[in-house]
Amino acid sequence: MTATIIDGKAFAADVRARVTQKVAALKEDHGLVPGLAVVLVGEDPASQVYVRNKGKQTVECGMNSFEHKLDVETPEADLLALIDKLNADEAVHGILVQLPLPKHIDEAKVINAITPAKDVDGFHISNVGLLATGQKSMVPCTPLGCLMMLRDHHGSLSGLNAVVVGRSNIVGKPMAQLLLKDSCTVTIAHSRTKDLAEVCRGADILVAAVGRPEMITGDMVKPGATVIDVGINRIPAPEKGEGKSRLVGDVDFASASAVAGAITPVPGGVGPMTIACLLANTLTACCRKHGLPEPEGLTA
Ligand SMILES: Nc1nc2c(c(=O)[nH]1)N[C@@H](CN(C=O)c1ccc(C(=O)N[C@@H](CCC(=O)O)C(=O)O)cc1)CN2
Repeated sequence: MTATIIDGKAFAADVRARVTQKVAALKEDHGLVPGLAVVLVGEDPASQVYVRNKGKQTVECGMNSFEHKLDVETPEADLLALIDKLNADEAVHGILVQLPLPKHIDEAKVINAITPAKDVDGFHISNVGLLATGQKSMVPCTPLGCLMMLRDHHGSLSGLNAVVVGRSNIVGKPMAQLLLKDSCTVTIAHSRTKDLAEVCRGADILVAAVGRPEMITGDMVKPGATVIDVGINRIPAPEKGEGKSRLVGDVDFASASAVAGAITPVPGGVGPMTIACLLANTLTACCRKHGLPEPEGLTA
């Protein structure tokens, strides 16, 4: 069997086009322009690239982008003061603090300082609780992107066995909640799971979010299953030259794609959907703030 490749790059372009269309209509019909504030503390090279892309894509969709770049030594109190200011700013509908933060800053404290309605990352404890109880919330971008691709591929997810490998607060747990909400039978597996391969082989939908390069191999995949690879791991690639690296997921693509029915690649799978869903969440936050209908097909 050769798996269908789920093209996250193309899917993300389609999401951005739909966001752009809705943003134009918001402006035309209501004189509203959604605004996204992104806060970066420090100079982590990967974070700088992600923040630059977020700003660029926000503007391309017709929304306002507000970038705040802070020195790596910024005291926690200064960051909290900036968040207070953004919470009160009427032009800002979404606030995102790029992670990871420097060690001296308490991540949870910062995330929970964001007004829940502006928490377009869906990481605030209120949004976590709302999602866990099946209520309307802001939904974390990466799991939302996975859900959109799964719904598109399968139509209904009802009754399917889903295994999520990984229990992080930003991917594994919210992913499991979203699949449960769509009536999957959900198992969360992790590093201590007994006979992980056997558990994975029971999955119609297998989501790999462990952060270990190429850990999920073809023998762990049920024939015909849909495999969603959330991993982004940079590993040495001496074949490309000394000191060179390449990007791989948590799934061994070669062996898994020979067994799966459908699979997301890395790069070009889940990654691009993360930023597309951030734009969708910013639009949703703006619509909710103004009591307007939510953009169809762009929320959970
Ligand atoms: N506040 C947040 N911080 C972080 C999040 C997040 O959702 N909110 N997620 C990640 C980083 N991230 C967005 O911030 C992100 C990661 C990867 C991609 C992406 O498009 N990846 C490409 C490959 C890129 C490359 O070549 O390195 C792909 O998979 O095709 C987008 C966004 C951590 N921090």
